Amino acid sequence: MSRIFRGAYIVWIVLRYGLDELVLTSFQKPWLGVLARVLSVGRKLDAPRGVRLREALERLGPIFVKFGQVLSTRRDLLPPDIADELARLQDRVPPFPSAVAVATIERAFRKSVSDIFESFDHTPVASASIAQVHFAVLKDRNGRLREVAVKVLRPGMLPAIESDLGLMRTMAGWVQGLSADGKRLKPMEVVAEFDKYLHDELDLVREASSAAQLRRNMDGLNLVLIPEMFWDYCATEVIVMERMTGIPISQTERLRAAGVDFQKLARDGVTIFFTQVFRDGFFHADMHPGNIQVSVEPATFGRYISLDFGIVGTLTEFDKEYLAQNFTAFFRRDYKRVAELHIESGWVPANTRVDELEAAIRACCEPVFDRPLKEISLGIILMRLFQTSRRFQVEIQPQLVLLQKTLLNIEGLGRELDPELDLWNTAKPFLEKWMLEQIGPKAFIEQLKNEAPRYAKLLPELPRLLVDFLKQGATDRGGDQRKLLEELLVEHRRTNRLLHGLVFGVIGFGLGLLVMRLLFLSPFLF
Ligand SMILES: Nc1ncnc2c1ncn2[C@@H]1O[C@H](COP(=O)(O)OP(=O)(O)OP(=O)(O)O)[C@@H](O)[C@H]1O
Repeated sequence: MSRIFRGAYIVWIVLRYGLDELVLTSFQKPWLGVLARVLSVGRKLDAPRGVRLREALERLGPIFVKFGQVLSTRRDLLPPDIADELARLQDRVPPFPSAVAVATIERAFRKSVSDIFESFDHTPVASASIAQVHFAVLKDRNGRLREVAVKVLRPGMLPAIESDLGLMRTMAGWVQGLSADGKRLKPMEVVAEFDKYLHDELDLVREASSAAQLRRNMDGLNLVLIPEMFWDYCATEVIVMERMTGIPISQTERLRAAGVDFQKLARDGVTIFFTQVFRDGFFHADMHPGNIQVSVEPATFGRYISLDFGIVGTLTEFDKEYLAQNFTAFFRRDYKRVAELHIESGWVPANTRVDELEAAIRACCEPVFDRPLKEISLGIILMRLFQTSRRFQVEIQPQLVLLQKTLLNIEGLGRELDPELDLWNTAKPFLEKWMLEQIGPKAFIEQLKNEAPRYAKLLPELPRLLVDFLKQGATDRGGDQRKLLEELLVEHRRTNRLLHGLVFGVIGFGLGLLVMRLLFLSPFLF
């Protein structure tokens, strides 16, 4: 019953804020348009459509607010005015009672809070729609006292989310079925994506694992601090992590007073991001200023502190190559190459005409170059590429959309800290280094290392396989034999390549040494 009321309330809000006109500009069934107008007499349509959408989502509650926030990143689907307005959605909500947080912690670890913590601060430091954070002092495994932050899921989220998601799916079905325009917005896909996103956010162990992975990846860089997770006290609904102390990045006056070097900070931000993207293919994708602080402790002075690992992006080798090649082709203004790359990678249908795609990309991107190189936004370039691709029926991968959103955040942050930041020149060495690693000797050695166990196992077996094959050949001349022969040939070629590689590698290495020696000796020889 409550589901029916909630559904009716949502429909009323949709009509009240004139959202039907926003999504369904062309009703396929005219009577529906008339009904919508009758039901929503007296509605106010004077505010811009983006504002109306944002206000409606705020009235529908935290899950819809989250939906709007996630949707705001889909700039490949939404017009810019709506995406900008949705990006302004804030999901600060009143905290839930600390007694509820305590009960959740005790249920998760079957221990009383006083057994786990030396002290527990009942006033939360922050409270959002999904979780709330309390500070505490933990007695760790070795009996040491550690200052920690305890993140606790808001109770009753799962049923509320399931119910609202069910209604969203129903509405998405209506939009898709009732309007020709609605289909273009792919409502069912968008809701399915949101469904996955929310369920991921509801498992805090996922978040803790992502934090641990990022912490490991960033270890040698010495530019960013990531809290340690206390695994004995990490469960789906509660995680306990090292408490970080820093100055929020938004408090620039305090940072300046503490003597933080803003230019370095801006450069470091770009370095961290590009390392995560191009070296690790694993990046923090929720880089809003609320999640970033700067350490002013003497031992780690000026390093970033990264928080909230609910959203991370992963990139495949293919994604990385796509990005690196597109960026470099773009900066050479080689739009033909950008178009070819899209066709080669199968992103656009194979029968797409290169010249047409090239012209569309040029029209989209050329205006961006009407400014000094250092002012060009990589995030906007990527967004424009996505927009162009959409016209050519390209499915934009969610991880690339996430990356584009993060890139915009990083650029915004970097330019705020240092208006002179030359993003492209800071990022270029990463792309060049990465490209070199893909084709250079290091890549060859890596490939060799990966394949070695396979050959170590296979090589001793080859003579037996050949004998088996010859024996079988005498009695059986069927299709299996050809298959076996083909497999053997493939293996043989691979082995040959490997051996050739090894031989050339050794010769190359020897020659390299010789050249180095000559170079080293040359000042003495001539
Ligand atoms: N390890 C920590 N050390 C110190 N403070 C922390 C830590 N983790 C979280 N906080 C504080 O709690 C706030 C909220 O944490 P977090 O962003 O992880 O929660 P959230 O519920 O995902 O919030 P949102 O979705 O709004 O970003 C942070 O902005 C920070 O002030």
